[in-house]
Amino acid sequence: MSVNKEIKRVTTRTVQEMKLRGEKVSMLTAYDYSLATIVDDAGVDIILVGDSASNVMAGHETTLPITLDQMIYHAASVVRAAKRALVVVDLPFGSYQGNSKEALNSAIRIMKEAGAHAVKIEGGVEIAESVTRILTAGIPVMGHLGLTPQSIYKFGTYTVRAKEEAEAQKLREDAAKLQELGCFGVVLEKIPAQLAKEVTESLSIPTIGIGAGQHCDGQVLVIHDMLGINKGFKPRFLRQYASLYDVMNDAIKSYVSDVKSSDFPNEKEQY
Ligand SMILES: Nc1nc(=O)c2c([nH]1)NC[C@@H]1CN(c3ccc(C(=O)N[C@@H](CCC(=O)O)C(=O)O)cc3)CN21
Ligand SMILES: CC(C)C(=O)C(=O)O
Ligand SMILES: [Mg+2]
Repeated sequence: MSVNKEIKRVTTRTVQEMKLRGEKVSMLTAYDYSLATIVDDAGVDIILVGDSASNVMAGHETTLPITLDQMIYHAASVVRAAKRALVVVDLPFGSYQGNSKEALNSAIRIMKEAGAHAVKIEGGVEIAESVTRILTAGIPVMGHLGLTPQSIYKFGTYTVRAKEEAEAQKLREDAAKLQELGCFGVVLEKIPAQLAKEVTESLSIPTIGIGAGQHCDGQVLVIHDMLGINKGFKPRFLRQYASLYDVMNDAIKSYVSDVKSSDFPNEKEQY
């Protein structure tokens, strides 16, 4: 794995040990080399190359349009930047739902062509065969339950999931199944904090929450959301740590103004 002697690489085992120690796991998305460098350097444990790239990078309404080739392009860029973080890559919509062979082939392409360390896959018992097949090939798998954006057209909304007992019970069973199959962790998205607490306490693998409350073993956010680059998106679960939209907008306005006024470039900025 890591050949760098100064920086100790986070592994799937590391994050499982963190749960045992009671140390929270930090996870953020990144989709390109520059931002991934900043994220890695800041000490984030896991970088997720999320299919949210479909929204954030490509401007699509949903995560459905992004392709496996596009995910691999983003992932390869992130892997080149990540010296310490564990790099997990989403299997995009349409790259695994067909059958377990398709799922395995997609996971292998992500590992081989991008150099990723693990894959993440949305769903529970219904994808058990695919998860098993990927794990059997030696590829670590992270689960994703609750609000699963690739199924948005089945649900119709991005509201909180598993508020009803039947859906909560299905989620408990799905989480137990993913652990039993050998997943190294599971993302819990937009579910009641009490349910996330129960699931977290019942599992030995870490739960990483987004809109799933304070009891999860770790937290994940989309980097553009938490940096305030993505101005329109402000759900309740999001804490915005900067307002980079404004910072960048001001800088760009200054540049435009300096070009227009012939202030840029000056004598020192030319040859
Ligand atoms: N930029 C970005 N951030 C994300 O967190 C994210 C993506 N993209 N794309 C993929 C999924 C989709 N996710 C989402 C999408 C919407 C809400 C949401 O809560 N939206 C609104 C309306 C919810 C409702 O209909 O009640 C909100 O204000 O809460 C949450 C997570 C999380 N992921
Ligand atoms: C929101 C996180 C968990 C995700 O799956 C993504 O960024 O695609
Ligand atoms: Mg995703």
